[in-house]
Parts: sequence; structure tokens; C-alpha cells
Amino acid sequence: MSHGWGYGPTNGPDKWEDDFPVANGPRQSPINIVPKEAQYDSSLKALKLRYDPSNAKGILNNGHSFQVDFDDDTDSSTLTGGPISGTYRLRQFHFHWGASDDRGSEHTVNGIKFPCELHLVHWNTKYPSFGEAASQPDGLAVVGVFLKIGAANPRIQKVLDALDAIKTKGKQTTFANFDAKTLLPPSLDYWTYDGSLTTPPLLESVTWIVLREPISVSPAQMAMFRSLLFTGEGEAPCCMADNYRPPQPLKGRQVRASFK
Ligand SMILES: CCCCNCC(=O)NCCc1ccc(S(N)(=O)=O)cc1
Ligand SMILES: [Zn+2]
Repeated sequence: MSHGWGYGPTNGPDKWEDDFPVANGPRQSPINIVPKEAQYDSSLKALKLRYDPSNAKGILNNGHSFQVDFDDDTDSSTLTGGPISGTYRLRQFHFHWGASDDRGSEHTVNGIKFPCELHLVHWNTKYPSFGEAASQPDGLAVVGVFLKIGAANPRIQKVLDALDAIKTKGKQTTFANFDAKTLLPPSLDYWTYDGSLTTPPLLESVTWIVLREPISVSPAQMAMFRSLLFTGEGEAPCCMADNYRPPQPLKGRQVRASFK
């Protein structure tokens, strides 16, 4: 691919294998989750998410999505329990969404697409850094949360209010004192499976933990996501939307459920 990867007709998910052959690997993400085929595993522990709001650092338009970055120099914002062993540190969260409310999520449930999906990205502290962990089979753990259309979500609004300052690719601004735990639904019931990054480099290093219960977002809030641009300042503007990879072949993987 001569130009960088993206989500357009010439550089989108169907073209990623040109530069990233692992795109056709054995543990690619996302997947379609079929609850009836997920196996309840009583040995799965409850998720333990302990996030320190003071670790929030900044918010960045990276040209593919926007992400809120956290200070991951200490164990003050961590994920433990669930399907993982050891301690994983929160590095960033970001979203994937559609140009209309009928699509946008990466994982699907019984083939159903949600308008948006939140990813909270954590890395295994048995490795020295995120970059190191990202290349290990047990290096990353991403918590996925579906967003469904409903009442406006006051917890997301603080994030959305910052988007005006990062409209174009490469823009970032400070984003302090945010408790990512407030983005989680009441229930932490989850499905889990071994997968990958859903964007290049598509590394097969992610233990996926997808929450069963969605959180709400209003149509007006979805419009704010779509006000961002894929493009940089001074370029012909292209609205940031449909930044999702479609479900990938399961290739024999088992999806486990933490709930009956
Ligand atoms: C200093 C290290 C820089 C690493 N930069 C390169 C890199 O590995 N970036 C990967 C970033 C990423 C991509 C996709 C997801 S998702 N959508 O699967 O949750 C999560 C995180
Ligand atoms: Zn993601």
C-alpha cells in the first residue's frame, strides 16, 4: 500500500493484508459473537478495574480515531482478574463508530452492529513497555464496550466536549482528571477470546474482554463523533466515521462467557 492505511476504498480493511499479512492470521479481531455458542466458564474471575482519574493526560486525533491517553508509568490504573493473570496497565481508550446509527461497532452480537464501540487498552506489566507488550501473545488486554442509541450519556459528554480542540489529524490537547470507570455499564459480565489489534499492525497480542451490557449514547452525541476529521488541517476535509474493521473468521477459536 503506497499510502497509509485507513478506512477508505483504496486503503481500507480489505487492503490491509498488502502491508500487514497477519491480517489473514489465525487470531484476528474483531469477531461476530454468538452468545449461544459461547461457553460459560465458571473458572473466569470477575473483572477488576481500578482507574485513577489523575492518570488521564491528553486527548489526540490520530487520523483513525481519537484516543484519551493515560500515564502508564505506575500501577495506578490497572485491570486485573477476569480471564487474565497478572496486572495490565491502562494506556488509552478510543472509539470506533459509523456514519449512521446502523453501523460502527467492530464486534457484532448475532450479526447485530452497534453504532459505536469503546476500547480500553491495557498492557501486561510483565513486559517493560506497551510497545514490547504489543508484540507478545499475552501482551495486551482490551475491554470492549458497546454503545447503543438512547438517552444522552453525561459521562461521555466530557470527552465529546473536547473534540472541538482536536478536529484534524495530529491535533491533541490536555485532558485531565477523567475517571474512565464512569464509562462502564453497571454489569461487568463479559465474553472473552484470544484476538488481535483491529487496526494495523493487527498484532495477535490481545486478550479481548467484550462486555455484554451496552452503555447509551444519543443521536446528537453520535453526531459529535462524526464532526471529527480523518484529514489534517489544510487538507480537503473527510469526516471521521466508519472507522471500524468488519468481523474476521473465528478459525476454531473458543469464545468464553463469564455469565450463564
Ligand atoms: C510506543 C508504542 C507505540 C505503538 N504504536 C504502534 C502500535 O502498536 N499501535 C497499536 C495501537 C492500537 C491499535 C488498535 C487497538 S484496538 N482497536 O484493537 O483496540 C489498540 C491499540
Ligand atoms: Zn479499537
